[in-house]
Amino acid sequence: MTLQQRACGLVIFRRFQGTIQYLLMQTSYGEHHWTPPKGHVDLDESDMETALRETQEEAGFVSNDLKIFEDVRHEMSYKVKGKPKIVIYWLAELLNLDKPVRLSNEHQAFDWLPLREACDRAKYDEMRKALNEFDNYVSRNLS
Ligand SMILES: Nc1ncnc2c1ncn2[C@@H]1O[C@H](COP(=O)(O)OP(=O)(O)OP(=O)(O)OP(=O)(O)OC[C@H]2O[C@@H](n3cnc4c(N)ncnc43)[C@H](O)[C@@H]2O)[C@@H](O)[C@H]1O
Repeated sequence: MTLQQRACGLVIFRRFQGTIQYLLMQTSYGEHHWTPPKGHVDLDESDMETALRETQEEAGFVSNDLKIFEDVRHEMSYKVKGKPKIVIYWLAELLNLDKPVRLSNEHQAFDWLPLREACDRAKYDEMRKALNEFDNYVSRNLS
């Protein structure tokens, strides 16, 4: 049986000077790819607990800094070294705009980017699809 990896995270946006910007962070290892905060689900941890823990560890935001849209969720799957991986993201808004991003040693850079630039940076089709879906929700319901 092939064990499936499972990771969870938050696609975080902020309202900045009349625009919507998404947080992406660049890994300090491997291909140095850009992703929202996310990581592997630990034993005895719910998916949402993982998303919050990873967001705190990787970006420094706690749940009080954010509004989390628990009904707005995107699940994607891809293969890593031949093994299937599922990643679940929820949409979240940064409410505490004074709170700076605090990176861990897993990332070397971060950026707040409007949709088009975030899609260019994210590189993978599935991530672009997720960003577009979340952005549609923001445009329709939150702008
Ligand atoms: N190469 C490496 N060298 C040293 N340490 C490493 C390492 N890879 C992982 N680690 C260690 O693993 C830990 C990460 O653990 P966690 O922080 O818990 O987990 P993660 O974000 O899910 O890990 P990862 O970065 O591997 O996942 P992703 O799916 O984005 O990325 C996995 C692969 O999938 C690709 N990928 C990402 N998103 C994709 C998508 N949407 N579609 C297709 N491929 C995608 C990425 O380019 C990447 O190649 C770190 O502590 C780090 O030290």
